[in-house]
Amino acid sequence: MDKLLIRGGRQLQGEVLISGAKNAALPELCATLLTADPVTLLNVPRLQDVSTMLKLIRNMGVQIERRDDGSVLANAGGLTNPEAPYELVKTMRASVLALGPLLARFGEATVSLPGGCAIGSRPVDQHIKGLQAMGAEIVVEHGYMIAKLPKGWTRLKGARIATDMVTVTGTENFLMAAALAEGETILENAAQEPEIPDLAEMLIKMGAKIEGHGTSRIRIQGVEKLHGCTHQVVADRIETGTFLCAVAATGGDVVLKHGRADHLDAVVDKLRDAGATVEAIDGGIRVKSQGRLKAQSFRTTEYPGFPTDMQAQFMALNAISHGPSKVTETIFENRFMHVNELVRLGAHIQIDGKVSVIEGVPKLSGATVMATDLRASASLVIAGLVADGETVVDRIYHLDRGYDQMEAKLRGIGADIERIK
Ligand SMILES: CC(=O)N[C@H]1[C@@H](OP(=O)(O)OP(=O)(O)OC[C@H]2O[C@@H](n3ccc(=O)[nH]c3=O)[C@H](O)[C@@H]2O)O[C@H](CO)[C@@H](O)[C@@H]1O
Ligand SMILES: C=C(OP(=O)(O)O)C(=O)O
Repeated sequence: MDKLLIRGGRQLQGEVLISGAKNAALPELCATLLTADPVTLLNVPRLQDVSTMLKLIRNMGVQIERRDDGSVLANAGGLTNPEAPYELVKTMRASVLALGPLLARFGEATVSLPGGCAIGSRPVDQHIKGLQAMGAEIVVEHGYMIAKLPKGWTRLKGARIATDMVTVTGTENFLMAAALAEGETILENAAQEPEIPDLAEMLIKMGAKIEGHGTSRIRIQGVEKLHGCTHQVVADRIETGTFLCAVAATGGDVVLKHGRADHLDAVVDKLRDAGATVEAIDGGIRVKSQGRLKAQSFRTTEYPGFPTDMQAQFMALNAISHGPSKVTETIFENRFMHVNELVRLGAHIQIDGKVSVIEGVPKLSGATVMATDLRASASLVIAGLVADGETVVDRIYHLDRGYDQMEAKLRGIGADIERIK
């Protein structure tokens, strides 16, 4: 199992190229299932979840060409097997995004229930309820969601869907299903994360009629058929935020090319309050930081609030900043798995239910720590970059699931980090 060996204490300087967003590329690869025409996605990140998604749709009969320039050409014209088996779904929850498009285009889908994961139970009841409101008949049997249209129907029917909570992949499933449904669908309480408007813009290029994406109320007028398109995946705001926190923690001066400050307002505000300089520049973001920053309290919420996917990385920064801070996780019930590992590196953190109480310490000391989930891994890497001596981060397959060559990018800006096979 691969590990990362980090020798801490180096400032970061230079330029990093931010990749396309994992959480936009995954639904957009599923959106290629909506048409028999070829679709080209540009700026697709090279990470494990994307490879898993490509395997999943290839297994359905989609022709895939992955090119060295980061583009993926997908042709679902010959799709014969509208199924997402457990073996693939169990390694990537985002496989549930196949449900909406398969049902919309083929009138049937069999998708394994994703099950829980390290950060929480993560049910898909809202996905099922929303698609049922559009007329789908869905039974859950032997661990699979088996979905089909009622007898005599050829398309889903538009509906008003008001979810119990804001759900990102739920909103994406409904958008894709509604694009090919008969009549109008209105999504109330829709997620507004930048990956949603990015998906909506891709669907519009394919011929979909969508309004209101990027707000909490999206209207979709279904069309009979969608066609091919070329679409560039939006820059990864969580990768961007991770590098911002890394530079804020180590000190230095780094340009994040293609990074979008306008997709990270809540994180950027906190970094500025902490004392880092973060400026939007032409084609990216520049971050500068010197000395110990001031710890910042925050609570995670839906976009445009502070993203849960940035909680662990910012907590690593708080751990070595001046003063006390409180971090409240409101989205997932078990997303503090990094805390005990940060404590092993010398951090002072106590968990009280949904709140972590952190007392900043002047330094951390390197040790062997274990990654437990994707963003927890990133927080341990940040901690390792500032800790005295050597830190080994074990189980980095979690990190590889969602970051495109993180250690090579960090090495490129001066970090002493290597992968041990
Ligand atoms: C591939 C992808 O884009 N993943 C992101 C997506 O996950 P994902 O789309 O799975 O997360 P959701 O937005 O759906 O989850 C939000 C909350 O709603 C709950 N819920 C959701 C659906 C449902 O049917 N029932 C239910 O109870 C979840 O358990 C969670 O507590 O948004 C999360 C919240 O920003 C991010 O952390 C993930 O990185
Ligand atoms: C939790 C995440 O992803 P997923 O929903 O794919 O598990 C994440 O990207 O931080």
